[in-house]
Amino acid sequence: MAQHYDFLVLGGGSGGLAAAKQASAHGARTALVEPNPLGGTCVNVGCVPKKVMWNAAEIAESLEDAPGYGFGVEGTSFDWGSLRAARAAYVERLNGIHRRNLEVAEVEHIQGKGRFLEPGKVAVNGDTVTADHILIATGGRPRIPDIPGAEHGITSDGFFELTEQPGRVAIIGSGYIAVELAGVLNALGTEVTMLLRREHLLGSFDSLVRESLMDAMSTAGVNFLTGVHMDSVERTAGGYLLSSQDGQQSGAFDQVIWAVGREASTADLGLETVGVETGPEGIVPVDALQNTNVSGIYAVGDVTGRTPLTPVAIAAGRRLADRLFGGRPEARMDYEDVPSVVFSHPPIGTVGLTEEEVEERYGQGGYQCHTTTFKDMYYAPLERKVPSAMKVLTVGPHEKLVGIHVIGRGADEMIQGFAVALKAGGTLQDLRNTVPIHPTASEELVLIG
Ligand SMILES: Cc1cc2nc3c(=O)[nH]c(=O)nc-3n(C[C@H](O)[C@H](O)[C@H](O)COP(=O)(O)OP(=O)(O)OC[C@H]3O[C@@H](n4cnc5c(N)ncnc54)[C@H](O)[C@@H]3O)c2cc1C
Ligand SMILES: NC(=O)c1ccc[n+]([C@@H]2O[C@H](COP(=O)([O-])OP(=O)(O)OC[C@H]3O[C@@H](n4cnc5c(N)ncnc54)[C@H](O)[C@@H]3O)[C@@H](O)[C@H]2O)c1
Repeated sequence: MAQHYDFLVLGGGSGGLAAAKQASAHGARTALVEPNPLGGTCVNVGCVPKKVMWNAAEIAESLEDAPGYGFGVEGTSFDWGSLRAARAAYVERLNGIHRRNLEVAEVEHIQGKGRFLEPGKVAVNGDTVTADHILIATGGRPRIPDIPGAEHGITSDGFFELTEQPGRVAIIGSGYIAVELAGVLNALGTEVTMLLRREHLLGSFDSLVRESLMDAMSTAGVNFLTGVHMDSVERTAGGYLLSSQDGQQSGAFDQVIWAVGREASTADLGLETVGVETGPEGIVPVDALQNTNVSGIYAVGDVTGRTPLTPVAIAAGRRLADRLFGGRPEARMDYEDVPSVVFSHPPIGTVGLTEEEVEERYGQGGYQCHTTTFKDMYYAPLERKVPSAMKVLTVGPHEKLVGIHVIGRGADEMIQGFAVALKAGGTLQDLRNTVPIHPTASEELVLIG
């Protein structure tokens, strides 16, 4: 006989785990289907191992800066293999923690891949599982372009599998993953070339942080090739050669990394058999309450294509469980003003609208823009100087905060608090009414304008 649940979750990543635990806490009989170690992209091949690598890159930069602060650090070495092992051990610990947390939450973990048979019915490992409510939280995977020789390249997944540090790397793409991996590799001593289709990085970000990042990365030694439309990748004795559509060649490289976006993991889910619609890159479109077009089937997280960040997947999963089982029919994820950090070198923190978006919404002259650039005090005794830049966008007579964009040392830890101010409807005057903390980079943001 088929196992029956109130709630069945497909996918044990950020969104699925959060939804399942919350539903169970509300008393719903819940099962979660996941074939791989628990934690999904974030834990296994995303935020977590990436942040470990970013920390390592920060240490490499600190070692470079140490003599300026009087330290003798000649002869330090770096062992990619031991960092990889330490990182893998941490990820495994997290996999175990997620496993135990599911047990404590009394969520049944079914190890396997789920596939819809009909509405309310899913096949896993040849068995049938039925449920009143089914959540699609199957996330995404890296996209690989369809060009000759593309298979010679790796993706962010392959980056985390590298057993040796590559000497020369080409990274194709200009989004979050491209700039994060480029920054890490460059700081650790790899020769990095970024190939961009257009002229700039991070297309959807505010121009101030976009341009500042490109300047900083160039100064730090990253090579940029712009206006490149890739045509093919060829393996030669000396390494990989990249050709673009206009006949230019670049190389040779030891590794080619595709960082050209992600697609939803929906291809093998049997969505067509139950009539769930999919959109571009296989995403599952949802309404404001995470409903798909089929009653009783929902989706959260990267698979929906909406703000693909871990905390967003978690919040959407919890709100959905609150709505279905927690007696809160109005509970929904608020996708407005989601803060995020790009762990680039230097890092970027951002919340709210970009200047381009503010101008489009409020018109030229319909908003105020306050900017500042400065050299963080950290660089005072050093030859190396990495400028910081900040922009605060406000609207209306009371200068309500609508966008805050920061690049520079500390931006990653600074933006969360300022996001609270923006989300709470704060104004420029609220920033000014706050006594600055000295000497910090954050104080520049309350003194801006
Ligand atoms: C390199 C990288 C760095 C990132 N860094 C950050 C960061 O710093 N901060 C941040 O907020 N976000 C970051 N992200 C994004 C973040 O990882 C995702 O937004 C988040 O993991 C999405 O969670 P999810 O639950 O939607 O999907 P996922 O975490 O991808 O989980 C989906 C799960 O579904 C499983 N699955 C797939 N098909 C099936 C099936 N048929 N049946 C059952 N299970 C299935 C998969 O195995 C997977 O475990 C990063 C992503 C990458 C790739
Ligand atoms: N720090 C973080 O929070 C963090 C880090 C990594 C990823 N993420 C999340 O994961 C998502 C996916 O990251 P991503 O970097 O894969 O996607 P992305 O959407 O940020 O960037 C993809 C980039 O690839 C470019 N591109 C697309 N096709 C191309 C082609 N054929 N040739 C050259 N360039 C091409 C696009 O112009 C775009 O800039 C992000 O949107 C983000 O939400 C977050």
